[in-house]
Amino acid sequence: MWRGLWTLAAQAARGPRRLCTRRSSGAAAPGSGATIFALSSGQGRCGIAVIRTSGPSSGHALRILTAARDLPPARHASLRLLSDPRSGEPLDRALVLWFPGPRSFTGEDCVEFHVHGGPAVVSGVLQALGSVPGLRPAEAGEFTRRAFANGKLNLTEVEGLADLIHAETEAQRRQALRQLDGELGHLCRGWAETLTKALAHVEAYIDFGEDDNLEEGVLEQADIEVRALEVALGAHLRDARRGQRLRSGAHVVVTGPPNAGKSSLVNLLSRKPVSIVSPEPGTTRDVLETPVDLAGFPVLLSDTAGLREGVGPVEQEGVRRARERLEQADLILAMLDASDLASPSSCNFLATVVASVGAQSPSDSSQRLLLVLNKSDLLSPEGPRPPPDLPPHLLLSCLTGEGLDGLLEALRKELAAVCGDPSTGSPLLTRARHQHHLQGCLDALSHYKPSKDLALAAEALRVARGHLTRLTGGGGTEEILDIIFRDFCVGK
Ligand SMILES: Nc1nc2c(ncn2[C@@H]2O[C@H](COP(=O)(O)OP(=O)(O)OP(=O)(O)O)[C@@H](O)[C@H]2O)c(=O)[nH]1
Ligand SMILES: [K+]
Ligand SMILES: [Mg+2]
Repeated sequence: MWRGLWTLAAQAARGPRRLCTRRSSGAAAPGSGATIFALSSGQGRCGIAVIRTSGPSSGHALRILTAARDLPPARHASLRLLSDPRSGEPLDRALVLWFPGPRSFTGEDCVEFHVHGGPAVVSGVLQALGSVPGLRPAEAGEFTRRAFANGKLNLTEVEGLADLIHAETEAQRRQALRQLDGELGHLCRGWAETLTKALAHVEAYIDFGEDDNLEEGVLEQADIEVRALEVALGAHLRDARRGQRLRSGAHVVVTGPPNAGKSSLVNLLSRKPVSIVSPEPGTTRDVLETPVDLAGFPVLLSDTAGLREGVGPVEQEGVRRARERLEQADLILAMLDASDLASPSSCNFLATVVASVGAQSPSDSSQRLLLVLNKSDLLSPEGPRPPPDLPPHLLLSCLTGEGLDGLLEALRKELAAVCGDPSTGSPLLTRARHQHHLQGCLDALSHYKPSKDLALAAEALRVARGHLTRLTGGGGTEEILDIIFRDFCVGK
């Protein structure tokens, strides 16, 4: 294991290979007393690379690599010559930072080496650190796990940090930052406090209910607070799918009759030739999906076969797959050829797909649809106008790019509705785990009936509160920790 990790760290230092590979085992439980080290910045050639250590031998390692008797002043950048402790060979002139615990990211003694980003320098420093007794390469997520164990981060903050590291779009980054700031954790602690108070009231009533010296209305007050909490939890759960979409990407499906220009649009939005474009109707058969950043939102964009009946078996299968994918869409980009609106395939598409989505009652779970009339460049000013009963639509030309800005703006609005806007409103529940515990809490509260049985009501409050404390990691079982820390990169 030790060797394997070391090879991985050294490999990452040498080349642009991804170090962020997810591992089968999570980070080792802290408290082993070992000092860990890893490359913490991105891989590949870069101006500056940051190598971190954490643990009791950090100061010793810093002294050995800088061949100095004294440590540099705490939390100040100092320029030092680093050399290999075995050969004395100079490695790099680097900025070093000394963070004595507990005022450090992990709470332990930490050192940061800001070295020149060449692969040879990075691997030289990593190897030099590996030769210092008591130091070993960090496992995935081990820095963060130590920070968690030392009370520097709570569990939702850890998840926020993991998302921040993996955030690929602006909206994802904003949401991860908010979660890292502890907003969700803060909210859950507030809710848990409400339950603790209600529990105290119910228990007081069980113990002293018969006595006169208990305040009036103790049970009623608990009841009011629990019911208010139920309402708040319900509202948050309704938001849950939006937060998860923001984390894993909204499903946007391009559909329409053959030759409308669906594949042209997919290539335009993804800025790469994902799909074959040709004048032949029925070109696209399989569902082709590509992850894209649309107006700052993470999207899984699907190109599909043109919808029509009575074609060969292969295209029919394509149409079946297209319809299946359409059902999973969060947002449908319905596309028609603007110069061909009167054709049977256009009319049929408007009467079936567009009309049926438009007929859904607007709710959080319903699909959204944008109608796009493509090939606007083919419309002549004297030509026929679009029929007046056409639903709201956007004009576009994939050929000239006209109308693309308007489409992107419309997409931004739709996606904000689908994913939720992370910069406003209540913090979104970004993981199934959050949803599970909030639902568990709500389910437990449905058994809270103090008028029937006080002991059972108290137990319901305890179970409900347990879910909230587990959400922020208070009830921290090793199992949850393993799952969460496994998703981290080495060096985080
Ligand atoms: N004039 C004009 N032609 C376009 C435009 N967009 C696409 N086309 C052309 O329309 C034809 C069909 O485009 P595709 O993108 O293959 O259409 P599709 O909807 O994916 O077609 P199928 O996969 O066969 O259903 C191609 O010859 C494109 O070059 C446009 O805005 N204006
Ligand atoms: K085509
Ligand atoms: Mg196509």
